[in-house]
Amino acid sequence: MTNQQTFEMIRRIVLCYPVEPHHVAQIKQTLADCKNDATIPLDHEIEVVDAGQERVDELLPTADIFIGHAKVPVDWDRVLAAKRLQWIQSSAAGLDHCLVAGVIAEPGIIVSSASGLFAPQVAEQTFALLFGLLRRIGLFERARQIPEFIRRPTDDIRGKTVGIVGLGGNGREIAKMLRPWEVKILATDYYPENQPDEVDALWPTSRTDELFATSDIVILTLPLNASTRHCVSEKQFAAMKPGSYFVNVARGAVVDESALVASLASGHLAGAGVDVTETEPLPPTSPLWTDPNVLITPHVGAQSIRRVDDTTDLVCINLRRYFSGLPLYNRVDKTLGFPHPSVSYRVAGAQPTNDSQ
Ligand SMILES: NC(=O)C1=CN([C@@H]2O[C@H](COP(=O)(O)OP(=O)(O)OC[C@H]3O[C@@H](n4cnc5c(N)ncnc54)[C@H](O)[C@@H]3O)[C@@H](O)[C@H]2O)C=CC1
Ligand SMILES: O=C(O)C(=O)COP(=O)(O)O
Repeated sequence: MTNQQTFEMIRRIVLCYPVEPHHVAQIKQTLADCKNDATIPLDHEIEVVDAGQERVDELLPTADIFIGHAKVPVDWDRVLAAKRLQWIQSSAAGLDHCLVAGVIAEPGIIVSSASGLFAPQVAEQTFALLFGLLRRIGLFERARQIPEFIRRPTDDIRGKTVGIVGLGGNGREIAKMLRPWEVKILATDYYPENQPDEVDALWPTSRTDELFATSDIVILTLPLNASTRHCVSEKQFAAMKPGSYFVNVARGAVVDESALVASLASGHLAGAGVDVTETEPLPPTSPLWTDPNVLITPHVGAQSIRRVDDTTDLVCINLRRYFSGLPLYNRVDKTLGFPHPSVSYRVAGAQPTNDSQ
């Protein structure tokens, strides 16, 4: 089938991320620009429907292109049976919400992600958790309730070895921000060939256990998929140095949470900072709530005032590339579950805002 024939079948785009009317207008304008561009074989109007979380399950089977992150259960069998969907542009970096077996197996559906798009804010979140652990902010905050506002030992970051598991968009940004802090930075990644200046060593994934054993601080920034689910468990925590720290800004289910709880309870780990947990929100019965050496945030790593604008910019760039027959940014290798670094998209440097404007 030619591109023209494929595009002929694209009649409806369904959105499910927190867009405002001006974002929808930006997407419609991009489609109009493509239609008016004589070099792009798109000759008809395409409907853009903002389903929101309320209507995503109902409307996804009517989508030729889906752009978003469905956080409610979606009946993917119904979507696949409709045989319309050709492209999923995830508004999340993580693809655990849409890379179901049927989508992976269907060659007619391409998937692109928001990998790396939220790296600046995820790195800030990682720093907030990490410094909170080292300087015992959780413990001192709890003193309000006891009350017992006394000095306790704190820890330094200087001189520590930090291990980053997954050196994609987020991992690289975290390494860049850590670089000036007089730390040694190790990382593992599926693609260990291109070591950036920020890290002291980049190892293949086969050396991740060694990274756990060598680091004083381990930060998780790898995707959740069939091969990484519970890949951090009792063995990895036991291998960590006594008194080390653990931060997870990836996905809760990459970690066997009961093993994390046990390692903290035994005093082997000095602390853990988790933006993500196996079940979200974290159930009230979880021992993580009462551990003074744990900092928990409710999956806010990607939050930023710029997030929806940045996401819509990527969406529009990729829409234009799609209809121009160019390779998409962040196109995912569906069998691996993440994009190759050569197609990665990086958000332009954040510009300072001027409140008076
Ligand atoms: N806390 C939050 O709000 C956020 C969480 N995330 C999570 O973080 C993950 C990473 O996000 P990005 O850096 O944007 O994605 P990315 O796709 O740019 O990077 C992922 C990296 O992990 C590497 N990788 C894959 N499997 C691995 C393994 N077994 N061991 C070591 N490395 C491995 C890949 O080669 C890739 O370089 C996402 O998949 C998502 O689940 C992403 C954004 C926000
Ligand atoms: O981009 C990701 O993978 C995130 O974790 C952000 O998730 P969210 O869309 O904010 O629930």
